[in-house]
Amino acid sequence: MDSRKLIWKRFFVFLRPYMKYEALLLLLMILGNAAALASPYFLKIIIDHVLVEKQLQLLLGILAVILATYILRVLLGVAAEYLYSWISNQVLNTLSLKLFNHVIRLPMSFFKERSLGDLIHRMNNEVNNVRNALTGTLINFINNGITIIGLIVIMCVLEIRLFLAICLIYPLLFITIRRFHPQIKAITSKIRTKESEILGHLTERVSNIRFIKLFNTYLYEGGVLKDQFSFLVKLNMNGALVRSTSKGISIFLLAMVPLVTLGLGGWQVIKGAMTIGTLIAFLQYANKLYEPFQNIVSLYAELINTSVSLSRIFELLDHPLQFSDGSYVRLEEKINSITLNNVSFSHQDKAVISNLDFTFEAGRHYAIVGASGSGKSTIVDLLCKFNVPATGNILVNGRDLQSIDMESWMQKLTVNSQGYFLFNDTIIENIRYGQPASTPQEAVEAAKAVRLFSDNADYSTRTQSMIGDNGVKLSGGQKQKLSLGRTLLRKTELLIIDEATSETDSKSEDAIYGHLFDSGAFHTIIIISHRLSALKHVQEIIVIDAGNIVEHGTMSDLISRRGHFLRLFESQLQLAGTAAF
Ligand SMILES: Nc1ncnc2c1ncn2[C@@H]1O[C@H](COP(=O)(O)OP(=O)(O)OP(=O)(O)O)[C@@H](O)[C@H]1O
Repeated sequence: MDSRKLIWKRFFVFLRPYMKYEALLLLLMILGNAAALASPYFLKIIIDHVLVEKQLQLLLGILAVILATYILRVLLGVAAEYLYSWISNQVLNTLSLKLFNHVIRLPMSFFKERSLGDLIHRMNNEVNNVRNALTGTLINFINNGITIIGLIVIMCVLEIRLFLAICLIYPLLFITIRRFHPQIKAITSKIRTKESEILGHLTERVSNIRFIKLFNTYLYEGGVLKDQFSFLVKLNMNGALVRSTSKGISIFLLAMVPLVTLGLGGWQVIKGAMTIGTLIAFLQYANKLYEPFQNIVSLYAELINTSVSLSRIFELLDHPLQFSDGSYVRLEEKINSITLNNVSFSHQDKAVISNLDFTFEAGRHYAIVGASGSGKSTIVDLLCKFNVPATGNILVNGRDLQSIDMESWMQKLTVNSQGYFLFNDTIIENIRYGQPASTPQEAVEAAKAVRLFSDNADYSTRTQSMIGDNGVKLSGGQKQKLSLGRTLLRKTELLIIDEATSETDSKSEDAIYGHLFDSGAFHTIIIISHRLSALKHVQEIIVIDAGNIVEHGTMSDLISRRGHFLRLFESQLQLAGTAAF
């Protein structure tokens, strides 16, 4: 089956649950069209019988019937439009939700390879294209199709020879449409890809507006966007040329229909083989055929656009989920140990982690330290299943982490990472994110525990304030504290904190870590920090250098060893005046 047919076949799966409503809609549309198509036939009766035989009674009767068909047509049109709107909204909601629910379950590796703009374009713009097609194009296409079928039937009944003569034009029309179709589709696809690139560019630039201002790059940014737009304009112009050429040829061919009708029909009337009423009615039907065919030609081009949108949506839906495979198992028992067993990992062929061997025992507190870029966050991503080891494996109670179902694993784990997800709502709601069972009062207590405001602040009022997009109304340190407050509400077996206090003052950091380590809310804790002060809470420190574990032990062990750890924290140790130093 060609890919276009397959796309529509897949899309019709979304229409299947509404079959009986669609059947009703089709019936309403057929009746509406039948009412609309009746008038030329009445004209034939008026010309050939009423006027010739001077029947006034019949004239009044026919006028009454015509009036009734007009009213019927309006009523059927309103009912069909309402029903259609309901069906299309249901279908679109299902499609949009399915897409969103699928995308958020895709593996992290998928998001690392994709631009945000491309994803937003597919999830928003492409879905909107399908929405427009569903709420306008498709209904018009079907409606025009029904009109054409109705017209063909009536014209065959009226004068089949004349109809067969004008039929010769239609194969030419289909040849034209088919000839231009691949070109239109290819160019539409290119336009969509470029649009999503531009959207990605705009999203990136607007979200980093601060840096455009700081670096004074207004002219540069304007120039880059101008180039992107110029390219898009060129693509759009090519598309317009191909589409308008195809449409122009089709419309020219359609315009031949009344010409042929008049020529052949007029000849038949002169010969006495056809009545004037039949010719006039046929001509009216032939003229009526012109408009729906012209619409169908335009709508066909729009449906090609829609099929491109659908194929881009289905491409996302076809991406395999991380944890859809039934072979994954849920981790029901408590974590006893997590072992990195000869684990290596590369980013685009660049080795980042090499042959790591280490076991984290449950109930202990660890720190991972190392220079920037040494691979600490990559280890966190491996523990979260966001990265998959290239060689070796991670064993949880002796079972491969890759075989453990992601949702059950995430119920055991809280990760406070370098970036934070803040949304424009109150502080309380931001803290409660992911913990719907928690109470607002618990969120207020968490805000206090992380010292979000000064000690004498009115927490119950201030935690009800909105924080703005991405927490724009908070300071850097407050954002970190809010994120830590959210962490506090989760009580999981394992807590990983990756550079969570870099923008927090040392007094608050001490209080927060004290709370996290002493509250007993988390059984096992792994922290990543460049601050010496944070390390005093842990029992074992692992030193990473260029993706290898080069040392591990207690802080005093590592200081006395005078190796990597000492070099890494030399200046901080001097400042702290550590006795062992
Ligand atoms: N998505 C990515 N694609 C390509 N390379 C990456 C990616 N993420 C990280 N890296 C590379 O992997 C290496 C390790 O990065 P990682 O973030 O784990 O370091 P880190 O020790 O956590 O650093 P920091 O202390 O600065 O946060 C770095 O060289 C980095 O450039």
